[in-house]
Amino acid sequence: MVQEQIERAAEHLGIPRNAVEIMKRPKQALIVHFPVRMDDGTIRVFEGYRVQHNDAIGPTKGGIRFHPGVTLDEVKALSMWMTFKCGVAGLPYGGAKGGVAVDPHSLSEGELERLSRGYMEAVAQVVGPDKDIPAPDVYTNPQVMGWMMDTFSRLHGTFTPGVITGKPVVIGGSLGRSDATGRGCVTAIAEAAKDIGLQLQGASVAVQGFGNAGRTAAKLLANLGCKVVAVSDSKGALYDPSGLDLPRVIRAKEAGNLLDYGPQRIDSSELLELDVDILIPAALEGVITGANAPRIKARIVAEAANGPTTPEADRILHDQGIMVIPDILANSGGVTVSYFEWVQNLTNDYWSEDEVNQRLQRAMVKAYRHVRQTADQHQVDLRTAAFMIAMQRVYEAMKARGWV
Ligand SMILES: NC(=O)C1=CN([C@@H]2O[C@H](COP(=O)(O)OP(=O)(O)OC[C@H]3O[C@@H](n4cnc5c(N)ncnc54)[C@H](OP(=O)(O)O)[C@@H]3O)[C@@H](O)[C@H]2O)C=CC1
Ligand SMILES: O=C(O)CCC(=O)C(=O)O
Repeated sequence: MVQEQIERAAEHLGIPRNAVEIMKRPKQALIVHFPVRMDDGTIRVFEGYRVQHNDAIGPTKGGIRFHPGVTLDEVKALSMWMTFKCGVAGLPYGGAKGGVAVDPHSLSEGELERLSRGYMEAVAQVVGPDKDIPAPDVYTNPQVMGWMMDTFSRLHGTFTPGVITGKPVVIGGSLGRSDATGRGCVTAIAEAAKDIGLQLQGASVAVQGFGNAGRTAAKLLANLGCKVVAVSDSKGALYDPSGLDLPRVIRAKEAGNLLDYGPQRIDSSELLELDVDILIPAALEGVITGANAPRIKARIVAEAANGPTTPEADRILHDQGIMVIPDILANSGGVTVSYFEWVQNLTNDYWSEDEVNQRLQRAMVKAYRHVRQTADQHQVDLRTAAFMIAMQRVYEAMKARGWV
């Protein structure tokens, strides 16, 4: 998918072929196997990855995923999207990603801690505040980041908060980081809504995935007057055309089961095809495909998740006049505030939540406007425009460094 997206943008850019070829592959991929002692005394050996795609612009950056479906190929693609996300957001970073194939929900707290520390120890040689800076992604959280920061700091004998972002605030995390992905996505949606003349007041919203990104986006859109009619998680989906009672949905989720909200359930696959104004895929890759894209009715698809739409689906949605805010723009609020966190760590100067949110808002509006303007100028969709901006920047950095 990401290689096809690169090729599509390259058609509109005057950059040399060798530069495109460099961008189509990650620079390096580390595969690690590390032992973790389980609570019953046995040792399990886990396979983990850290892939660094391109570091022309600066140190690489990107989250760590703990999910049973993680593969090396998935992490490679995610590392590539990170490079272009940082490029379109104008951050001084390249892209990376990490992952472990594990179901963290099957582990005890102690096992999760030993897994997190074991992974960090195994990849410590390739990460660092000036080298590669991890962060949270699917099924990892501030506590996991805290353990990893501690392991790295112990290995180096120096308190090193800048090695990882998304940490608990008390050890150098940034205020506003937890909400940043969803908040940035909502800012992008608000800009897109203005462009197509959609009133957010009363607009209907469906959100696939009710974790960090999806839940925050749902909450903030509800605050702006939207009607959140459907949400889902890995266990199922809720739908009420007159609007879900979001605080009650959140309470059900926090108590252990989203579906305990009530009888308003639908099949998970139906959520994407509901007649809503705004659809937010906020779970995993490849969920909007050639098969279901013709049935998608939303006016705006805002990709809080990475890679939810296949290139074939992209073409179909474009032909249907559906506006897709691409992942590398729509979810760039997370890495933008991660950058703010890293700056705060390196300078030891900590900002208020208001300051973080204001800077995020400005960054998102600027990135969105730049992408929109590029799309209009070249008559391309927003994804192609976002890739064009990012690839141009990466190319210029590679050229300035004498790589191409
Ligand atoms: N966290 C961040 O800062 C960023 C995240 N992203 C992207 O956003 C997406 C979500 O990440 P994030 O919110 O952090 O992850 P979380 O782990 O916080 O949440 C993931 C959510 O997705 C749900 N989910 C998993 N599988 C399915 C499925 N098949 N159908 C419906 N829902 C499902 C999970 O359900 P359950 O609760 O039942 O497990 C959970 O609610 C990913 O693509 C990630 O890469 C992008 C940029 C930054
Ligand atoms: O916050 C970060 O550094 C990266 C988050 C991430 O993994 C992503 O944007 O997909």
